[in-house]
Amino acid sequence: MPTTIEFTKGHGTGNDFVLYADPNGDATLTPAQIAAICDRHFGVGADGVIRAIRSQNLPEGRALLAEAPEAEWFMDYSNADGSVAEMCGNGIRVFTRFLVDNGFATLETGDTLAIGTRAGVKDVQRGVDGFQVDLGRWRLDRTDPLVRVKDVDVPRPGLGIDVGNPHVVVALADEDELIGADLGYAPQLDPVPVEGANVELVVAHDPLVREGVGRIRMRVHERGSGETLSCGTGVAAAALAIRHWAGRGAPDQWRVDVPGGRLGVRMFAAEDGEHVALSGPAELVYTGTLDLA
Ligand SMILES: N[C@@H](CCC[C@H](N)C(=O)O)C(=O)O
Repeated sequence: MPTTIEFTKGHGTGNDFVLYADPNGDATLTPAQIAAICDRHFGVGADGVIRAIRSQNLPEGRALLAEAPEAEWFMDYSNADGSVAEMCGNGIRVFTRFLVDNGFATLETGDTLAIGTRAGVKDVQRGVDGFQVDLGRWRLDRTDPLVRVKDVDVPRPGLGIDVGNPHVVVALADEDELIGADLGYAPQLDPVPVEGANVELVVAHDPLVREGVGRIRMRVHERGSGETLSCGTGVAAAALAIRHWAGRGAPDQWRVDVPGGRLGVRMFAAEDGEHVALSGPAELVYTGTLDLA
């Protein structure tokens, strides 16, 4: 284990990450080290840590390589509390930027980069204002808990949606309710999902659809990280939930405004069922050296 690590700070719509390259898997951080790095007062400060490791050097990655040998790199994602998550929609775009800018991978316009994750292999392409990622097949998770949010007066029904990681989406009445919700406290879910869940609060714009694009606002409380300025998989889940509630005729293209910016979501038919794709910016902000001692 090295005593120092070169890291890069990056973000996608304000969802921020500490990234480091560990191609051979020599620098596995403990959950306590990850939590210390993510601490906003005593550490670098981030919503999560992303390790770039060659898929062949991680058991989960080796399992993917059998079916997708092109997935050379694996996004090893941890939340701010040190827990491991299956997927991160903002993280995978920032991870792609990190790989490309550091010469670990190339990605020309129109090409696809396959990246290993704990939710399977995800295909990333360059987009208009950053990158777009095919999050793959999604599914309704029928547990649908009742959600109690601090400063939202009555509990609301949530819709469980799995986009590789678990989400519960809650529709609020209006902007005032969205702004007034206190996400400094974790929303209480009943029943409590076994694996936990990211919780998205959403409101529709008026009108909901303009020029064929659905428009919503969202805030999020992330499993393992608390309230964040954005959550890519959460944005996809929110658009899927609103389309589900809106019913027949609702669009397959969505624009989602989060406190940290704007992301795009698109649902499309693929050979194995309907997929959901996410697009948006990915920025690298600065580099530094972590002293693990
Ligand atoms: N911010 C991410 C999601 C990160 C993982 C999440 N907190 C979980 O535990 O599932 C995103 O952009 O998708």
